[in-house]
Amino acid sequence: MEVLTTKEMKELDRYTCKKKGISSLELMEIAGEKIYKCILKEKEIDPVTDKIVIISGTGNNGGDSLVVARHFLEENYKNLEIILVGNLDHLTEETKINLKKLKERNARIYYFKNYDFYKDYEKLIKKANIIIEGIFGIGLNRDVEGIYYQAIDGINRSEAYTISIDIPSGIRGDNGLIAGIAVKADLSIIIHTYKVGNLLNDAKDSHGKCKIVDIGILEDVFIPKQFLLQEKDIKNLLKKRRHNTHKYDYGSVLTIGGSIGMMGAPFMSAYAALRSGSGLSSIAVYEKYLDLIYPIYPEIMIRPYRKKEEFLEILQKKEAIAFGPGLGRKSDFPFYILEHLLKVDLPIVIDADGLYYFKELLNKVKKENKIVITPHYGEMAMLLDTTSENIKRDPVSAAKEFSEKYSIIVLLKGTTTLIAQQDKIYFHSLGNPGMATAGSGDVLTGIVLSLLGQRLKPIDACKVGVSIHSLAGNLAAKEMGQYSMIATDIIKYIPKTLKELVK
Ligand SMILES: NC(=O)C1=CN([C@@H]2O[C@H](COP(=O)(O)OP(=O)(O)OC[C@H]3O[C@@H](n4cnc5c(N)ncnc54)[C@H](O)[C@@H]3O)[C@@H](O)[C@H]2O)[C@@H](O)CC1
Ligand SMILES: [K+]
Repeated sequence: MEVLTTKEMKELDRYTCKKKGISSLELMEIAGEKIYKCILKEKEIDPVTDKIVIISGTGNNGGDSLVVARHFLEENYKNLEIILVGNLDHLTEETKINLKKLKERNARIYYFKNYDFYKDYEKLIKKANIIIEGIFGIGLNRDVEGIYYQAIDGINRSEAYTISIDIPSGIRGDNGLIAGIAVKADLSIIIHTYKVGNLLNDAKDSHGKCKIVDIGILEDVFIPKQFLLQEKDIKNLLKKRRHNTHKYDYGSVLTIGGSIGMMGAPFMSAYAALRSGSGLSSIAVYEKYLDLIYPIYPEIMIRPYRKKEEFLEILQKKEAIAFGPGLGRKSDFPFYILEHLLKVDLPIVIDADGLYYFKELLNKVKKENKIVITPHYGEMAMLLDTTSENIKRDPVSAAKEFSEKYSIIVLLKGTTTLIAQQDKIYFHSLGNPGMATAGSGDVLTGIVLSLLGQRLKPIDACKVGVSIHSLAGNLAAKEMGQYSMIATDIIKYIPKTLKELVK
């Protein structure tokens, strides 16, 4: 499924109208009807006892909600009030026409033009048990203030079941950030497909359940570049095992990491790799730190090194490398290791402190798409010499531009994780907040490492890797709860996840 920018959505609206020979008013009519039907499918609403308030803005999102209002009216829903928020001079043509149609049907319409109306607004909202809001859609382009703020605040104070049209008002369509305040919806009815802002940052906490409605948007000349990953996209990438195989067929992988106080990280990576199917999994650790290792998992080989020759010896027969878990930043030796790794033809996933070393060696990066980096927003900011706030504002461009510039794959971890391979972006949105726990990233690194070692294409290793990680995380959350689950619990559920995926 593709994910659109707000600009692309608007262009597709225009293109569809032109190609089908319909006006944008007619498109709005279709949208309104589809949204109305979707609402009734998702929520039982009684025409006599339920009290509906529809809150509209002056843009086309408001227009959509006014069409919805007309359908309710025509189907004899008795308790229906409409509140129009904003300056009537700003009504779009389509919205103006739909307002007129409602007036002709004697709808009960109220106007929230200034603060004086707030008391009445509160009263109207208090009575409602269903709110449908179309204050702002993907046209929101600045912070929400004044009466708009009050309108949204009122909705959030109410206990009514709240339905947002296209996107909860106050969520930015281009990055999912709250513009001062945003509606907390129970149900969001998204038109055509996900826009970027439906997926990133604060979006998930505001949308409630998401439903998509098809309004017949044409995409025949559109080449999508952004996709939402779904389970079906990764299912066929993992093959059933053949009988006539041995452990080296599933890859011997190596995690390079560990330092004082951070020995657990490489273990989690190496163990997650084994649980994800690697034939052999080793940890290379600087000899100085060898005493710190307590070999928790007997299946994992621990290979100490002191100098470059010893390290090169460890590299023999390895299929893929993870560089960084628990590595620390105190020594210069990792520079030499990474410099070498960037020259050899092995896929590599770089995470955590490994990214610090990687930044210094960016000018040496030549391996076309064989390097995967897995930063969170803070690490992405470090790589780009900017702030996490800036990354939040436009994570898609950050990942895309970095990937394009260095021909590497950027797996940018967040509430929705982005995987960028040059100008193609995959959104992955399946995990849960319980996965925000120490070591969770090391587990992801280990899973991706394992898949690289099993010779999946690096981009596929990322797609499958984030999916295994979140599905296992979801099982862990189900069993232990989001508060209590820890990173090793995610590893514990990798087997069950893989059993489901490889059937
Ligand atoms: N052809 C159509 O009529 C279609 C319309 N659609 C709907 O149209 C929406 C987009 O419509 P618009 O582009 O009119 O935009 P919106 O309805 O999202 O509203 C934007 C309006 O509010 C103003 N505004 C933006 N931020 C503000 C702020 N913080 N405070 C006060 N005012 C602010 C803008 O200047 C503009 O007038 C979509 O989300 C969707 O719901 C879709 O249904 C597709 C078809
Ligand atoms: K809305």
